[in-house]
Amino acid sequence: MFELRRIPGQPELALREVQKSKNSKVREGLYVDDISQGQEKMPICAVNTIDSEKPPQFMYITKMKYPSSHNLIPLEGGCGCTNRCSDSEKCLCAVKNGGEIPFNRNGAIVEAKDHAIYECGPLCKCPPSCHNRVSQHGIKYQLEIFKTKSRGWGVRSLNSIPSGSFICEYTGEVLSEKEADQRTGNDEYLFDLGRSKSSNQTMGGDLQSTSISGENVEDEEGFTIDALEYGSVSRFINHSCSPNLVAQNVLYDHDDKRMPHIMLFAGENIPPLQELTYDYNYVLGTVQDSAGNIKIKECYCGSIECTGRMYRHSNQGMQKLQEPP
Ligand SMILES: C[S@@+](CC[C@H](N)C(=O)[O-])C[C@H]1O[C@@H](n2cnc3c(N)ncnc32)[C@H](O)[C@@H]1O
Repeated sequence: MFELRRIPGQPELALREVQKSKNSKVREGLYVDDISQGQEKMPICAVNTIDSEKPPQFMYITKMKYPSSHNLIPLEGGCGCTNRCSDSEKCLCAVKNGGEIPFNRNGAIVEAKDHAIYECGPLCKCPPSCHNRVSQHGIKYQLEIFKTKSRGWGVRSLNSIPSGSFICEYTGEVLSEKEADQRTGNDEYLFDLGRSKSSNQTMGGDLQSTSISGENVEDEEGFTIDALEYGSVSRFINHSCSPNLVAQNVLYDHDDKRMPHIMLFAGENIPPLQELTYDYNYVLGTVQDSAGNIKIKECYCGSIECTGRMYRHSNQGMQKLQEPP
């Protein structure tokens, strides 16, 4: 005989909620049928069974909004493969990725990298079905936003998600460091990029000086994505101290390493209705509130590994990706 027991801190699945809805024609707590208003390949609904709050208003965008004052560095060329880039020794994009395609045949990322990975782009000869074009194709799991008890809105999937699968892009307005600083007090949707490693990115936190693809970009200006006014479903993904997603820098449609795409991938197999989370990696002591005080924020992720704070010392690392299938 086996007995199923909930591990302390293990999140409740919303199965009962969904099963109840299956028996009725109307989904319980459904507020909005599609927050993307047709912009994503599948509708993303908003569900609230906690209170009467409606999802906040913002402009839904599936593509990044780049600053008009900065010209993106354009691509110089692409690969000449016509065979879906299956020969990684000949494919120029695979060579840029250290001689391998970073995705397996199921489209799962094999390993999250510290530096940006290169997908094939508009100048490549390969077809859209190429193995090295994954995150550029957009959402493929049925995501929804839902109201949580203590963390505002969150995101979950109605489908089960295999480890390594692409989930969504963190889209928003790209701001210079200076512009981002001016948004102090309104920094809940900021995601710093450019000078940060993929596995060391910060949300609303400090930029780490590092080397991307072997180039030292320490002295270059850093950029931040702000998803407060313009964003996608990703802006609702909460922080967890035991996250199930990882963020990966990806380049494919331009060659500007200061402004890579931030693509979120499953870090483990995720059952349906489990909240999707990643580690914001906020760095303690680097974010100030509008009064200039060091920002301290309590974490309510509920994980047994929860540190209780959303800001912590920069040497506390992020989780590794589980072996994709
Ligand atoms: C990018 S937003 C995430 C979506 C947000 N929950 C909402 O309703 O729009 C980040 C904000 O969500 C809340 N949040 C995210 N993760 C949290 C956590 N683990 N504990 C407490 N609050 C959290 C905090 O207010 C944080 O500043």
